[in-house]
Amino acid sequence: QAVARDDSLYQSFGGQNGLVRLMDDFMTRLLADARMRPFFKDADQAALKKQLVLQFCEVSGGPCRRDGPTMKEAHDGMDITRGDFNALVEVLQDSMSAQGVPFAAQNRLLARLAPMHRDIVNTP
Ligand code: HEM
Repeated sequence: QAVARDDSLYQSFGGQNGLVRLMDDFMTRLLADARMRPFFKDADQAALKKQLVLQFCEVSGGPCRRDGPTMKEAHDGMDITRGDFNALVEVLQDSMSAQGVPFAAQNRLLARLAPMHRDIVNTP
């Protein structure tokens, strides 16, 4: 029996095409931000964007499942502070606004991402 899922948040992000555009914009902004560039400049950016599209699709209630390392595993090799985490969220907010994601939808998504700081922030 099919289970109805609430994908209204996913739809607010413009579905798959919207998420691909968002991550293109987000990666450009991360690389242009002096605080974030050191973390992302040597990453496989295409692969990372793909994982982020999958993750945001899943987290927003869309029809995707990200597999791969846990958030803790994925960020273990980097020294990430609470300040770094907040800076990334700030860049993400700029990106969502630039892509026309409604403010309420931005906040619904951020509320689902925020608890991940426990697994990602690993440096005082
Ligand atoms: C809510 C916040 C965050 C989310 C949802 C998130 C999500 C992800 C995901 C899904 C991946 C890909 C994992 C994989 O499949 O290998 C990833 C990798 C990565 N993340 Fe995060 N992340 C967050 C915060 C941060 C922060 C604060 C930093 C650094 C300031 C960071 C730096 C990176 C880097 C550099 C990679 C790529 C590592 C590599 O493969 O070279 N992330 N992140």
